[in-house]
Parts: sequence; structure tokens; C-alpha cells
Amino acid sequence: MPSPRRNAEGRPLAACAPSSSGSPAHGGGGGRFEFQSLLSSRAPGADPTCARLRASESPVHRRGSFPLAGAGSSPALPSPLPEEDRMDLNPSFLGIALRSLLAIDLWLSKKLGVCAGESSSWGSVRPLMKLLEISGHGIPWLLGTLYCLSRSDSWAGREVLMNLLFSLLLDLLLVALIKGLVRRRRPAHNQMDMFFTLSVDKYSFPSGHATRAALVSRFILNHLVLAIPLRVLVVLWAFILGLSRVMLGRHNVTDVAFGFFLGYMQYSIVDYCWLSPHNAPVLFVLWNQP
Ligand SMILES: CC(C)=CCC/C(C)=C/CC/C(C)=C/COP(=O)(O)O
Repeated sequence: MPSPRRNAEGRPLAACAPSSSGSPAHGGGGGRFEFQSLLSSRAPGADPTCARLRASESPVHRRGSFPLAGAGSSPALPSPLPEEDRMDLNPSFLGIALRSLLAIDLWLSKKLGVCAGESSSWGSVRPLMKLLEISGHGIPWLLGTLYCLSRSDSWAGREVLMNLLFSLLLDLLLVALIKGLVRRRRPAHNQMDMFFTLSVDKYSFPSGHATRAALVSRFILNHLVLAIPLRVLVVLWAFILGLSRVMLGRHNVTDVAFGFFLGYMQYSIVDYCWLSPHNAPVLFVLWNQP
């Protein structure tokens, strides 16, 4: 008895709808398959192989048998396409634009991931990138702010630090929320060897380091009186920290770009809800208790 044909992952093709062997779109159209898979809006759990087979079997995909063109010569009208295939064949402009952006994002992120491993082309600078990673980690920023708060002896200083603490906590909360909702996997070339992570940090969108970098640098630039070279250094730190996330292979470019945007907007929220002894007296009184 002949063994069932199998797909690339070794699953039997018999599990799908029957396929017409030798379909030109099926056999010779590797590029076409990639295009189809780029356009297809897959239902969760659907077998991509089945979806592709169904599409290749549809009359639209068979060379020379477009339903309307062949209506006069063929007595039997083809059955209507299933709903999901119709969506595949009529992708919206926005859908194509988004999928193209994602494809560029994945390609560029892979190209820039030059420190993703010790054996990568820039593997020797990986330890430096990991040092930069710690400079934008949540733990040192939280501990540093709490330490400075405990040492601060002026009301003005305490007010700024209290708001910095509030910013850092708001950032952790929003990033965890979005990561949990979006659940985008980290790039395949990432090594999960990060220092102290939360469970949502297995997801990559948005980059928590990028949000923190944008938030903290905007906070510092607005509340610390710094000389111009130091201000430039703060902006450079934020930018290089974001870039290092992609170079380390931790993130795709869009994770970092959105992270910068989110961090920038978070500062606007903090500025709007600025905590002071007037609107949050309890916080300030509690902090001053011996
Ligand atoms: C108070 C509290 C819940 C502190 C947790 C601080 C913490 C472990 C933050 C996680 C920082 C981190 C590893 C973020 C991941 O950054 P990505 O840039 O990789 O998204």
C-alpha cells in the first residue's frame, strides 16, 4: 500500500482536503506559495499546509481556468470559494502594507542582529551590549530611585524622585500589559540569557528597554539642569540602547520603534498627572515618616 504523501514537517497530507496532484501552482510555484502565505490571514490553529493546498486547488489558482473566463466552455460552474480563501484573494491595501512592513521588519532585524550570539559577525562586542542592557534594566533604575529618595533632603528633590518612581512603575505596568496582549515572540535568533526577567518578557513587543530609555531620558532632560554635552549624551544613550536591543537579537526594529514612541508618550502622562505635595499629600507625608 503506498504511504501517504507528507508535507515539509512530515505531517500526512491526507489530513487536508484532497489535493490535485500536479497542479502547476502547487508543484512549480515556490515563490507563489510564499506570496500566498504572506497574504493569508490564518485562523488560529489552522494548518498552513492545508490552507495553501486549498488555495492551490481553487479554480482561480489553476492555470487557464479562471471561473468567468471559462464559463462559456465549461458546463459545470465551479463551487464558490470558502470564506477564508476569498479573504486571501482580496487582501486590503492596509493588509498588504502591514504584511510588507512586517516582512521588511523581520528581514532588517535579522540583518542588524550582528551580536545575537558569540559566533555572530560582531559577537566580540556582545559583552558591551549586555552592559548597555543592564543600564536600561528596570531593577537598577528602581533601586537607584528608591536609594536617592531615601537620601534626598529637599522637598523639590523628593517630588522629582517620587515622580520618577511613579514613571518607572507605570512603564513596567503598561509594557507588561501590551506584551501580554500582543504576545509577539522574540526573534528566533535571540538567546534568552537576560538578567532578571518577568514572565511577560518572553514576548518582544514593545521593547521595555526602549520605553524606559525614551521615558527616562525625556524625564531627565526636563527635570535636571545639565550642560549641553551631557544632554547629548543622554539622548545618545537612549538611541544606542534601543539599537543594541536589535543588535543583540532581543527585538525586531518595530518593537524598539514602538517602544520609543510609547516611552515618549508615557512621559506626557506623567507630566499631566505630576504628583506634588498639593495633589498627593499622603504620599509625601508617608515618605517623611521616621
Ligand atoms: C517591581 C517590579 C515588578 C520590578 C520588576 C523589574 C523587572 C524585572 C523588569 C524587567 C526588565 C526587563 C528585563 C525588561 C525586558 O526588556 P525588553 O527590552 O527585552 O523588552
